[in-house]
Amino acid sequence: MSDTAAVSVRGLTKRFGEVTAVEDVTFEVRPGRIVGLLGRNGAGKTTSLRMLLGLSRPSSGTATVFGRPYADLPDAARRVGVSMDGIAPMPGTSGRRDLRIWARMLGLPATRVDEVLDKVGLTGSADRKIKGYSTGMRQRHALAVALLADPELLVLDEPANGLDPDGIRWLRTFLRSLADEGRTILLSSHLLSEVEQTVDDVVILQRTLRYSGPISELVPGSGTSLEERFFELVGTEAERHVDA
Ligand SMILES: Nc1ncnc2c1ncn2[C@@H]1O[C@H](COP(=O)(O)OP(=O)(O)OP(=O)(O)O)[C@@H](O)[C@H]1O
Repeated sequence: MSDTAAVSVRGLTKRFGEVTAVEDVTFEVRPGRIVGLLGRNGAGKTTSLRMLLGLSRPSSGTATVFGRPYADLPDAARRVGVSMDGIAPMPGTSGRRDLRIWARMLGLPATRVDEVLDKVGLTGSADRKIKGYSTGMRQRHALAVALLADPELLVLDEPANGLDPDGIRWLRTFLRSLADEGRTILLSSHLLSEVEQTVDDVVILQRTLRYSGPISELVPGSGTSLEERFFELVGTEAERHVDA
């Protein structure tokens, strides 16, 4: 494997008591790519991302960012932008104020807040309270937080969740523009059709790794869809119960 991977996951395993959430998973994320981490509910996506970000300790295996465990990566909070449940804004805060708090914590000038608000299209709503935001606005706000420090790598847990068709289309174009600027994006999703048009590479999980590579090799041209290939790799719901 190359030394230049933005993310490298090797033999990653996580057990919660009797439950093995992630088992012996190995994949790499190459710089400048948009990579979709795909799997059905409970497949181990969030658990994998949490281990990658040092929020959960692997039972075995390693997950590194730019060659180091996240906890040992210098300037990690600036180099890696994260959008994930649990990084919630303070209740009752306006979008702008929440971003200013993050900017201060990251040692960034307040002017950066206006730049990211503009980038995600929330300038006009920035002084409203976040609790009044729609789901789509919350997703944009979470992206704004992730982008504040102008990170090289974005790790986004389910960024398309709850978005309407306009929001999905916006997100797709937005993520592509970020990748065109040279950023690497690792996003998790169970929304296959949304992801199909967005990502360069896919990593398919169902506790174990089922596929890792370019989407063009998994779904080569017409005749097959990502959904069909996905179910071939992870099994249908009925097969899963037989397996269990
Ligand atoms: N803290 C925990 N304690 C016990 N079990 C856990 C814990 N966190 C996750 N699990 C279990 O690990 C498995 C993987 O969960 P995980 O949240 O990683 O899946 P996911 O792919 O992100 O699913 P979703 O799409 O629903 O978010 C599930 O069986 C879940 O119940």
